[in-house]
Amino acid sequence: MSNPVTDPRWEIEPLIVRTRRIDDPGELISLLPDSGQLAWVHGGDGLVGWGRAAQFGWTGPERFDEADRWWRTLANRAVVRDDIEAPGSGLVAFGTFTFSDHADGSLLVVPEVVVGRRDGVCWLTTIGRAITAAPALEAASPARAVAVALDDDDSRRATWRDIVATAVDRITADELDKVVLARSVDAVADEAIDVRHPLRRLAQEYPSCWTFHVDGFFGSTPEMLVRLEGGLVTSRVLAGTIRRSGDDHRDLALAASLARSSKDLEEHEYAVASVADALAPACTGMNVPESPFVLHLPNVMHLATDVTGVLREEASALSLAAALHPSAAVGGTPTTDAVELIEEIEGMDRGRYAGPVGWIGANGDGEWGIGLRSAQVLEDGSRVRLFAGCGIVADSVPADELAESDAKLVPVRTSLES
Ligand SMILES: C=C(O[C@H]1C=CC=C(C(=O)O)[C@@H]1O)C(=O)O
Repeated sequence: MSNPVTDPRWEIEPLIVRTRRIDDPGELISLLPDSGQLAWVHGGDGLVGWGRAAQFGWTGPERFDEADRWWRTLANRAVVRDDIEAPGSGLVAFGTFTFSDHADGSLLVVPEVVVGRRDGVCWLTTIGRAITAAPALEAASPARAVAVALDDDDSRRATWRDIVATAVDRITADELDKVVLARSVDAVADEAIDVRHPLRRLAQEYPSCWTFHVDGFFGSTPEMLVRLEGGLVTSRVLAGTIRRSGDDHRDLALAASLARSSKDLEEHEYAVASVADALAPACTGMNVPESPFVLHLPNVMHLATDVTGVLREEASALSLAAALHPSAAVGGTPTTDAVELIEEIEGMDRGRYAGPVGWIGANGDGEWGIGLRSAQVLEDGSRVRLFAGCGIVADSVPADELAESDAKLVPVRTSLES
């Protein structure tokens, strides 16, 4: 993980921001240069950025509040001319936050250039200390695929099964109701990985997910922790998973069995309750559907619930993400007991995995997904750490959870292949 850059210039010189409408530039990810890439893409729409107009990093339990304050100060001082006025036009920052209060790596990055697309409208934003000319946009040099080998041996897999068995024992002993346990697998290459290659594949193969990249942390998450747009709050809650078979007919039967599985429904209910409880104080008129739908992804299917609400008072997408994190889709129930158990038995640093990742606009609107189906580029860029986790309840079977984690590793693992 690179060290956050602390740039004190933002305190004295306001940012000058200019958004212009542009012709459709084609696939957003293909515009990214070979370093400093920032991405948040969904179904071909979204934002990509590069360069650093400002950047700041935080550690500790106050990291969200401090980031929110920094952002508000920066946004209030910025001089913005925006011809588009759409979510994601004007001043934006991309961000990533660690799962744990104690880990380093939470970061907001304000790019120098942002290219966005939404519903056929495309724009280019430049951000700097002075008025800057719009750069010419062209597809950058093609992303290179490099050969990678996975470092996932049998003894590590057996250890993780034992950790899951320990969690099941602790749940059966009534210490808690649910805990989400994760594992990591390293992919090693002979040379530095060009992150644009996996990003492009992820965006193409998982268009219903949010494909992201901030500071070496990348992936394609199906789970929207919170979106705030014009006072409307949305959260897509996922928990409860079944692997796809590759056969459409059989997958329909599997979807039906997932929708009836008491183990998965229990896991899901905890996750929905944690989101609804965290949003309730900030919202009026919340809608929490009584039963989930089945979300079909190319590798797995999930139980899914879209929670919506109307914001009661002024709040930013980031402050809502702070209130929601960690939801029971990545922590557990009760939250404090689950996070303590994760720290006690999981045996790894999650880093930014399962933390909020996304973007925020000058008015506080934005989108924060949960950093799932994700990986962190490490060291010299030739090692990538992939993460996957599973919700554990009393009926969980360790071998099944290991197989489920394998299925959740598939998107990033295959995106690294040539
Ligand atoms: C923790 C992960 O997934 C969460 C989201 C959807 C379904 C989940 C599950 O069924 O266990 C997890 O709660 C992960 O992908 O690493």
